[in-house]
This record gives sequence, C-alpha cells and structure tokens, in this order.
Amino acid sequence: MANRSMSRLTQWCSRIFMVEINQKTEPIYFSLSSTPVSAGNKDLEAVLGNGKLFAVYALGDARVPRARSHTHLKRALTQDLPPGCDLLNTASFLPDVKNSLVNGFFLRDNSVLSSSERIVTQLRQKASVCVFTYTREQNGVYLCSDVTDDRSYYVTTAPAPLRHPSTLNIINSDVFYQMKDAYKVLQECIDVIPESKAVLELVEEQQLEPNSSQDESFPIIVIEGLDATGKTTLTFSLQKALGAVLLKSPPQCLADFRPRFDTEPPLIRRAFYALGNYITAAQIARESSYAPVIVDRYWHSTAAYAIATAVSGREENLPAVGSEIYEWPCDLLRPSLVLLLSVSPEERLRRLSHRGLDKTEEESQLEINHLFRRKVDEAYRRIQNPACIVVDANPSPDHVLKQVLGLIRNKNNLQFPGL
Ligand SMILES: Nc1ncnc2c1ncn2[C@@H]1O[C@H](COP(=O)(O)OP(=O)(O)O)[C@@H](O)[C@H]1O
Ligand SMILES: Nc1ccn([C@@H]2O[C@H](COP(=O)(O)OP(=O)(O)O)[C@@H](O)[C@H]2O)c(=O)n1
Repeated sequence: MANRSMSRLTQWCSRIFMVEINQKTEPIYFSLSSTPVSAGNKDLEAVLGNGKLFAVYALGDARVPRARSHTHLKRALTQDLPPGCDLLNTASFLPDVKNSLVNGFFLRDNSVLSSSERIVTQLRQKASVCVFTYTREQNGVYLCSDVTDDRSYYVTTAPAPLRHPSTLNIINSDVFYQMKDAYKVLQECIDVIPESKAVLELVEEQQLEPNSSQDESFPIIVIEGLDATGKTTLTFSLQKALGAVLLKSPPQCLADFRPRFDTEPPLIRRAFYALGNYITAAQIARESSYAPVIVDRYWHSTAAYAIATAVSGREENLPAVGSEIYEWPCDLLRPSLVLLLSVSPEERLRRLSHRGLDKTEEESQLEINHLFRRKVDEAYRRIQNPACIVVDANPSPDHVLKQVLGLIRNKNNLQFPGL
C-alpha cells in the first residue's frame, strides 16, 4: 500500500496543480518538487494559508464511475462542510496535454476544532478517494504528502500553461463529434442508469442515415440563443409564415428522460443531449423532403453550453477561435442556416421575470452568473461549419420576424414558395 501511494505521489510530481479561489480571479498554479524551494511565496500563501489543508480526488479506473464519484464527493464535502472550512476547486494536469486533467477539491480549514480531519477520515472509509495534506514549515516552505505514506514534496509555484487546463478534456467528455462516442458513454451507464437503455433504443429506432444528401430537400433553419431570447415565439411565427415543420432538440421522445440526465455529471448529461441531436437529425431528414423545417435549438446549444460549463473562469479561457473544439460533428446533418437570437442582458432578464416559469438549474445560474452567460454566448459565435448569423432580437416580435424573413430571403439557395 505504501509503495502504491508513493508511486502515485511520484507520478503526481510531474503534474501542475491549479486552484481556483473564485471564478473571477486568476487561478494559482503550483507543482511538487523533491528539491527544496525558497520560502515565502505570496501566491501560494493566498491559497494554502496557515491552517490545515487537504486535497481530495475521486479515484476510479473507468470514466463513468469516476465522474459520478466526483459528483458524490462534491455533494459529501459541501453537505458536511463545518464552519471555518471552505471548499475550492482544484485540478491536476500535464500542461497542454489533452485528456490529462483530473478534477478534485481543496478543503481549507481555519476552524479552531480542525474539523476537516474528521471529514476526510470519514470520506476515506466510505469512498475511493486519494488525499494529500499540505503543511507549512516554520521557514514558510509548504510540503505536500500523500496521507498513506510519509514521504513529502516541496510545493513550488509554476507558470500558467498556454492553454487553460479546463479545456484539455472537452473532446469526448463534454462535446462529442461522432454519434458512436456519445453512444458508448450511455452504454457504459446502463448498469447504474437503467434509463440509458431506453434512450439508446430510441436512437437505434430512428434508422439514422448519416450524411444523407440534403441537396434536394427543403431548407433547414435552426434558431439558437439563450433562454428567453425569443426562440419559441419566433419559431412558432416562422412555422406559420413559411408553412414549415417545427422540430426541437432534444426531441419530444426524450422529454421524460431529461430530468434524470440533467442531474448526472457532464460526461453523461452531455452524451444524452448529443444523442438527442441525432434523433432530431433523423426527424429533420424525413420532414425536409416535404416541407421547410424550423429547429428550436440544435448542436450549437449542445456544444456552447457544454463548453461554457467545462471552461472555468473567464471568457478569455475559452478555446481560441478556430479551435477544433468548435467544429461541427462529422456525422451530424448540417442545417442550411443557423440564426442566433441575441438580446441585451437587461431585456433578457425583463423577459425572464415576466414569464415567471420554472427555470432549469443551469438557467438560474445564468441569471446570477453573468460570466457564464458571456461564455455561452461567445462559444455560440465561435462554432464553425456552419457558423451562426447573429440576429438582434431586442425589438418587438413582429420586427424580429421581419428581420429573419429578410435574412432567409437573402440567403443564397434557400427556396421558399410564397416568400
Ligand atoms: N421580440 C420580443 N419582444 C418582447 N418580448 C418577447 C419577444 N420575443 C419573445 N418575447 C417574450 O419573452 C419571453 C421569452 O420568449 P420565448 O419565446 O419563450 O423564449 P425562449 O424560447 O428563447 O426561451 C416570453 O414571455 C415572450 O412572450
Ligand atoms: N440541443 C440542445 C438543447 C438543450 N441543451 C441543454 O438544455 C439546456 C437549455 O434547454 P432549455 O429547454 O432550458 O431551453 P429553452 O428551450 O427553455 O430555452 C441548456 O442548458 C443545454 O445544456 C443541449 O445541450 N442541447
């Protein structure tokens, strides 16, 4: 056991650790070193402080149980957090190496009772976790040790990597670029989430024809935007004005499963929404042989929300414009036109308050989390092939409809009878 934990710590020494005090400040990076380092670094002091400190990571070989354990760990730590303790997000990664990110938590304890010790002991008895302690020597040097062995390493500050670490695992953990990759995730869930089987059966029933030719079909127009930007209002009036079929993603047949998957960690939740797009794609392919199709949310929504949730901190941390992260999945039917409804934050809040309906947890977060909303909006705009056309949706519904009909009319190759 001692050997195993020692080799774990040695392995972790080649990594860099990121700790986020809050979403608004720059994260702090540090690494572990076997040689002594000079003391008194202000950045480290800001995170590590003088009290007791633990870093806790969920362990597990397979990605589905590991993702779920991370969520359970967060719940357990949040629920039992005693006064005087706080929880910070931490991540361990290899700089600029894809898929190398491991998320965890820092438990900082400035309480007189040192209550975190008891919490960590209980956690280790109940769950498969890996725990490190951080202590400060009298000379100001910080040491990190695995709780299961005696060997310690010096903590030293590290430079920020070129790519923000939270972007390293996005492909196939948050955003899926082929149906089979999202499908595999739900297959791995069948034992723990029985509903996955029914979802996979619905996907199979659709007789999907990837990349079926759209050349002879009617136009397919997708309407995107944050909640309360007017998508439902516009899609209804477009349906009427164009004699179109109205579809949405996720499709109606997944409605009953949605609340179940919304409570799961991003890996599972995002795979569910990704599969929803393929079911909608099959419906679009069928319907567009007979009439124009309007789609309320599609892949832009799936990718933009997933990216904005995965990337911590500010908008600047998003993958750069042109990154492969923003590419359209190779096997997903492409629409003829994607319109992004954009309203000012004030107007959007006004509409939300008038509507007074229940919001998903994520949408309530949008309301309070301006940073997150900006990231979703920016991610929408960076998605390519097809990119979206931004529509000013602040004016009245009639005015927005007129504007959109004008855009459709001006778009080359879109043929609508009566327009
Ligand atoms: N152009 C507009 N001007 C003013 N209010 C609007 C406009 N479009 C929609 N609304 C109102 O804003 C609220 C949200 O619109 P909705 O179409 O449901 O948005 P979404 O489908 O994007 O969540 C509704 O109460 C709707 O009546
Ligand atoms: N095609 C889609 C549609 C929604 N979603 C997810 O569903 C949430 C928004 O859906 P919603 O039903 O609350 O949105 P509205 O249709 O109410 O505006 C987003 O937070 C996305 O996470 C998705 O991932 N892919």
